[in-house]
Parts: sequence; structure tokens; C-alpha cells
Amino acid sequence: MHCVKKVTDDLYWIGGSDRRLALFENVYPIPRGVSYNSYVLLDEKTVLLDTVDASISGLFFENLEYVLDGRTLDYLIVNHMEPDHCAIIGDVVRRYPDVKLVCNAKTVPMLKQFFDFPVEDRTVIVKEMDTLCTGKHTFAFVMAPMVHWPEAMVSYDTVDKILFSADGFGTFGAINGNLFADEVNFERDWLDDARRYFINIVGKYGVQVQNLLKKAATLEIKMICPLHGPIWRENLGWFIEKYDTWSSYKPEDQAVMIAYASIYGNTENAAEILASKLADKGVKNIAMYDVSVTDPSVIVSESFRCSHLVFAAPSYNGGIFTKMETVLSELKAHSLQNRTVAIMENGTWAPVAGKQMREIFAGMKNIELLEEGVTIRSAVKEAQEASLEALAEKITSSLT
Ligand SMILES: Cc1cc2nc3c(=O)[nH]c(=O)nc-3n(C[C@H](O)[C@H](O)[C@H](O)COP(=O)(O)O)c2cc1C
Repeated sequence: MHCVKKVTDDLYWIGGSDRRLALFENVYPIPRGVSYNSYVLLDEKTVLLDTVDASISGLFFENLEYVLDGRTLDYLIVNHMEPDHCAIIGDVVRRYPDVKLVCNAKTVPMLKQFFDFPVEDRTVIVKEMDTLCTGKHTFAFVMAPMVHWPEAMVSYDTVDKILFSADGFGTFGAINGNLFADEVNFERDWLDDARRYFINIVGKYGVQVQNLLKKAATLEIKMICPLHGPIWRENLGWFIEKYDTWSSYKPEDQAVMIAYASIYGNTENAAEILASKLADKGVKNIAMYDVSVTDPSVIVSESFRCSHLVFAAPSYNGGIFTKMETVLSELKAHSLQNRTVAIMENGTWAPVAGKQMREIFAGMKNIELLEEGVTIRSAVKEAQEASLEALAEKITSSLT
């Protein structure tokens, strides 16, 4: 049976959630599931804003039919061509053969690549700030190239002041009945997933997100309807501020994250001693992760949250322990900047991990590499306490 939610008098959410999928984009673990949001506006014309992943297409079409209540579908606005929102456009076209697809010029070749129906016959091509009147409502379109695909755009309902933000302002996490962010404890239960979603999927494109935020700042926005996660109708500024922080590569918290790799436990031991010393010096809320246990997407996200980062790893076949190497290359790929970084290494006959880790960070922008690194030869010895103490002191004094 249908399961829809009224958003405003004439706008409906007709999406759904997937709590079975283990990996979003076949990469990112989503233990809290994910929602695929799609919206229908019942104006003089009927308008569908994006579709959903094929995995929930059965419910989606039931919802669409229910909300249309016998009316036909006039427009499908295609804000983003990624298949989790688009894989069923071909089915929409088959069911509603007169539907017009509203999209920008960069969307057209993608539609042709993904589908076999004649595309040109049914597209309405829009450019920056073009408008589409559907009766009572008029949509304006704002291009958002490379947030995070080239054809991405957002749609703005100029009457109800609603921004349909595509993947922007989205988050992992299934909708558990509460569709609106003000109906959940977002900061406690959702923020980590929202950050992990943004940083890992869009984080590389900070400049492009900043451009979009600048354009959005010129619009009066009363509601944000993203393609994943809750709808924002209160306290929008708080979430927009988070996006501004993340996309400008500023640390969100003055805080320390320690990410370590360890085969036999000795590097872990050093990391524990350092954490303990930091705590003794008054550092609170230290985050600590074993890179072999915690998914890289979490460590990448935490690296964007925290201002001070410690990476500790054994040398491994003349290189860096592989799990740590993966994390560091992810951080580089996501353009991490503006952080204070400390390195700890371990090695039994020829420690090289420290040098190689430093080289990776040297190639990143605005990274202050603390000189007080720590080298462990196999196991931590009393003689090394002084260097761990010096590193803890350096981190603590640089935090304040
Ligand atoms: C497969 C393998 C390759 C290693 N390669 C190196 C190396 O190239 N250079 C080195 O100094 N130690 C090397 N080691 C030794 C580890 O770096 C060393 O035992 C370290 O103390 C392990 O730290 P852990 O106790 O935290 O796992 C290697 C160990 C293993 C298991």
C-alpha cells in the first residue's frame, strides 16, 4: 500500500527507505539505512521532482499513482542523473508517455546514455535562473555543476520558497516516520551520518559547494527538500553553516583524532599512551580509531571534523601499513586542508612509514606537520616516554 507524507498543502513526499543495503554506492556502510526522497507537486500541472532508487520502485509507483489520483504526470524535474534517483526514469516515461523532462543541457547526453527512449522529444531544457510556471507555483533553476556530478542542479519554488537541493543537504539514514529534521534529534542522531555523507561523497568539491551556497544565499529559503534524509523547515541556518564549514575545509571542532594501525599491538600501545597523556593535560572528547576496524569513510569524516589529527602506523614491506595507506590516500583525494597533523611510526628493522606518511601530508594544502613525531622500534620502551610526552604537550598547546 502507498506510504506518502504531506509536506505542504500541495506538495507530497513519495519516497521510501532501504534498511537492507549494506553499502551505499557499494562503498559506504550505512547501518542506519538510507532514504530516497522524491516529491510531487499538485499544481495546475503535476510535477514530479526526481525519482528513487530501483530498489524501492514498487512502493514509489504506488505512491505516485495514489497522489496523482487519476491525473496524468505533466513534468518530471531531473535535478540529478545519478541512478539512485534516476534509474527508473524509463519506467516513468512508459507509464506517463506525455511527461516532459525538465533538465539542463548537460543532462541530455546522460539521459541518452542511460535510456533508450527518444529524449529530445520530451525535454524542456533550462539554464541558470530560467523559470517554469506550473500554475500557482513557479520554479527557478540554479545550476550546481560538480556538486557532485556535472549536470547537478537545484530547483527553487519561488512561491513557497522551497529549495529542492538534490544531493546537497542530504544524509545517510532511513526515514523512520519522522520526515522533518525538527521531528528528530538531528545533532545527536543524524549529524555524524550527514557529515560522513557529505565529506565522502561531495567533500572533494568544496569550491563548487561554496559557489552553490553563495547562489543559495541570494534566495529566501523556508524549506530544504533534499534527495536523502530529513526535510528542513526549521533552523536551516544551523545546517547551512555546517555545509559552509565542511566545504571550506575548516575544522568543525577544536578536537583531537588519533587513527592508528597495528598488527601486533605495539603501535596501538603507543597511541593509547599518547591519548592518556592528552587526557591528563585536559584534552576532552578524544576520538580514536583502529584503521583496520573502522571504515575509512568514518575516519575521513572525523578528519574533517577535528582540528588535530594523529596518524600512527607500522612500516610494512618497505611502506605504510596498507589500511593506513588507504585512509591517507582517501584524505588526499578529498582535499583535506587546514589541519595540524602528527605522525607516529613503528618498524622493526627499517622504519619508513613515518617518512612516507609525512610525504603524503606534505603534498596537501595548509597542513601543519608537527615535528615532534614518534618512532617506535618494535615495542614502546620507557625511554620513549619523553617523546610521547613532548608530542602530547605540543598537541595540547597548539589546541588552545
Ligand atoms: C608483513 C610485514 C612487513 C613488515 N615490513 C617492515 C618493514 O618494511 N620495515 C620495518 O622496519 N618493519 C617491518 N615490519 C615489522 C613491523 O613494522 C613491526 O613488527 C612493528 O613493530 C609492528 O607494530 P605493531 O606491533 O603495532 O603491529 C613488517 C611486519 C610485517 C608483518
